[in-house]
Amino acid sequence: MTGAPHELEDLREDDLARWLRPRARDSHKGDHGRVLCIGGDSGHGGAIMLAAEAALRCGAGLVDVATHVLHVPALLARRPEVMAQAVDDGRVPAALLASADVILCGPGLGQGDWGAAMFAQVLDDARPDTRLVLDADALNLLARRPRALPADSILTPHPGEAARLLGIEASEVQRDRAGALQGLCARYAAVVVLKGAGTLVGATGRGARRISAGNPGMAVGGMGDVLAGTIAGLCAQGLEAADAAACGALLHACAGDAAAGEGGERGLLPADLMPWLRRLANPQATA
Ligand SMILES: NC(=O)C1=CN([C@@H]2O[C@H](COP(=O)(O)OP(=O)(O)OC[C@H]3O[C@@H](n4cnc5c(N)ncnc54)[C@H](OP(=O)(O)O)[C@@H]3O)[C@@H](O)[C@H]2O)[C@@H](O)CC1
Ligand SMILES: Nc1ncnc2c1ncn2[C@@H]1O[C@H](COP(=O)(O)OP(=O)(O)O)[C@@H](O)[C@H]1O
Repeated sequence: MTGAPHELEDLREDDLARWLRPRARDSHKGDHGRVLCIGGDSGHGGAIMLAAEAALRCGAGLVDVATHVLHVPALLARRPEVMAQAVDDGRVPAALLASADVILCGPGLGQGDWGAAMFAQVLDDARPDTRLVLDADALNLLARRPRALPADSILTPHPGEAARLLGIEASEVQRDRAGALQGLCARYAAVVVLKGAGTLVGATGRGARRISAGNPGMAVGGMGDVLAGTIAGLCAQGLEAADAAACGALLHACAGDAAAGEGGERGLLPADLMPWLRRLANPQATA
C-alpha cells in the first residue's frame, strides 16, 4: 500500500495482475507457503473447511487444519489435500504452530474454553515471523480482551465484529466506514479488512483501498470464511500483509461476481467461489 494516509484507491479486477505473478517454473510446494487454519468448534466445522479449501485454491503450498475431532473425517473426505489434526484439549500441537508461515485463527472457533485456549496459544507461542490472520470468533475474543498483536497481523471484521472491536454500535460503523477502518488500524496496529458492500482495506499510516466488486448474493453464512482463507493463502505465497489483504479481498469479491454471473445472486454459496478463485488467481492465464 503506497498512498498517503488520506488517499483512497479504488481497486478493479485488472489490479489482480499486480500481485499474482506467474510462478517460477522450478518452484516447489515449500516456496508457496504453509498455512495453519485453526477453528471449527462443534457445530461450525464448515467454516474451517471453507477457509482451508480457499487457501489451497489461492495457491498455498501446504495447508494444515487444527479442528474439533468431529470434523476431521468430513474435512478429509471433502479435501484430502488438507492435513487435518484433531484438537480435543484446546492445545494446538506445537509442531503445527512452529511450521506455519501463516496462521488463520477464528472461523467457527467459538468463544468457549476450547477456542479461547487456542487463540491465546496462537498469540503467546506463534513464531514472531509467522503472519496472523484473525477472523470471526478470534476477533470476538480479541474484543473481549484486547491484547497487543504481532506486527502486520491482519484482521477481517464484518461491521458487527468491527463494532465489537471498537466498542460502538454496528450502525455507527456503517455510518462512517472509513473512520471505523482508521480507528481499527490505529487501535490494533494491524492491517484491517472492513467487510461488506464496498469492502475497505487499510493499514496504519497508509491510504485505504476500496473494492466495489462483490454483490448481495455474497451475504450468506460462510462467505467470510472463504475470504479469510483467501487472504491467508496469498500471505503464505509471500505477499506483504497489506497487499495480501487487498489482493485477497479483491480476488474474493471478483470470484463472487463471476459465480453470481453463472447462476444469479440469490442462492449463491461460498463453495461456488472455489473454481473462480483458482481461475482469477492466475490472471495471465485468463487474460
Ligand atoms: N458453515 C459454518 O460452519 C459457518 C460458521 N460460521 C461461524 O460461526 C461463528 C459465529 O458466526 P455468526 O454468524 O453466528 O456470528 P456473527 O457473524 O458475529 O453474527 C452475529 C451478529 O453480528 C451482527 N452482524 C453480523 N454481520 C453483520 C453485518 N454485516 N453488519 C452488521 N452487523 C452484523 C448481527 O447482529 P444483529 O445486527 O442481527 O444484531 C449478527 O446477528 C463464526 O465463528 C463463524 O466463522 C459462520 O461463518 C456461518 C457459517
Ligand atoms: N452486499 C454485499 N456486497 C458485497 N459483498 C458482500 C455483501 N454482503 C456480504 N458481502 C461479502 O461477503 C462476506 C461475508 O462475510 P461475513 O459476514 O464474515 O460472513 P460469515 O461470517 O458468515 O462467513 C464478506 O467478504 C463481505 O464483504
